[in-house]
Amino acid sequence: MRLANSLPTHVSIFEVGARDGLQNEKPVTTEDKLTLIEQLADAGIKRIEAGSFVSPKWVPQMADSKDVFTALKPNDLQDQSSIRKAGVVYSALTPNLKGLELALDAGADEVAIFGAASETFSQRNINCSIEESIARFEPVMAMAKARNIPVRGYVSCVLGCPYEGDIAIDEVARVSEILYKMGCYEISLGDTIGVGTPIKARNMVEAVAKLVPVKKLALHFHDTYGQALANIQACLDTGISVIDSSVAGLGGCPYAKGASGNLATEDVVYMLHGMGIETGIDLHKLAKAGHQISQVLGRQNGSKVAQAMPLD
Ligand SMILES: CC(C)(COP(=O)([O-])OP(=O)([O-])OC[C@H]1O[C@@H](n2cnc3c(N)ncnc32)[C@H](O)[C@@H]1OP(=O)([O-])[O-])[C@@H](O)C(=O)NCCC(=O)NCCSC(=O)C[C@@](C)(O)CC(=O)[O-]
Repeated sequence: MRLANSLPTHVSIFEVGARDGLQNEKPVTTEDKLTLIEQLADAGIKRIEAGSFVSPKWVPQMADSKDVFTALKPNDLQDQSSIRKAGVVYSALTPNLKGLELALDAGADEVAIFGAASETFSQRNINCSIEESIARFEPVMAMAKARNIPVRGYVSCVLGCPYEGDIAIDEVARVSEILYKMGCYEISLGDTIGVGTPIKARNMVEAVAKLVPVKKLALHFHDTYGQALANIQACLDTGISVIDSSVAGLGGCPYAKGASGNLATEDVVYMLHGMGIETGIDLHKLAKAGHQISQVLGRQNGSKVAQAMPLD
């Protein structure tokens, strides 16, 4: 696969704050989640991960995902209560067939399966080996295909694992290729604990891009070590044009000790706009959404840009 070697003119932000973010914060009300999701859509974000259909015993913060998606269902003539915004895709995380069935019932537009390039992380996160997870994903893919539901694929620990340390790039590429060949329309490469550095990040993307078209890849970098923006910048001219991020830098991962939030959406949007790369996002509205949810959580806003920006 030949890499692009020029910067994209547009980057699509895949906002994960309401899922990856809030899954690792103290629980908030469904109403607060819906306010956040509405504000993110109003700020111009077109792809919003709104919840996750996993075991409520494992991740209680996502236990109300059914209610969240119900409020996002398209309006019908009787019911005008939906907060759905036209043109926005609302997606859900689904680890297995049960998760998919729940997500479909609740009306998710698309779903994501999530695997890992680390055996130990796979066990701790979804209670099975990498190979077992792939077997679990097969029926999920089959049912999603039958129902015309797009499936995204995550690969965790692409630049390091909280339990195993360094992870072989070949393993990252192998798992990514399997998920892609199973039918995932996009593979999101997760630096779950934010340990990556720019050259490593780029080498990893180049290795994966030999097996999965680079246009089908997304970057999902946590900012634990403050490297996420630098890592993204190092990968931007490979042809990648999708970046996952979390408003106000919310969250982390409950099965990755020390993982801070994803890169703050405000920070990456500010950087991209400054580089002349469009996102379609109103930074001012986005920062307001981030401030509001940070206030609800009683935590400091994790976006440096939002902290620096004057807001009325
Ligand atoms: C995958 C399982 C369910 C396996 O968990 P398990 O215990 O092996 O599953 P099981 O099939 O034996 O079922 C055990 C119980 O869970 C229930 N169950 C089973 N499936 C579901 C479901 N879908 N929804 C709701 N309930 C479910 C099932 O009904 C049963 O209930 P019980 O009989 O005990 O009352 C569990 O390990 C789990 O839920 N893990 C969640 C892990 C998680 O959400 N992690 C965070 C997201 S991943 C992430 O953040 C990384 C990412 C994506 O952002 C990228 C990156 O940054 O790297």
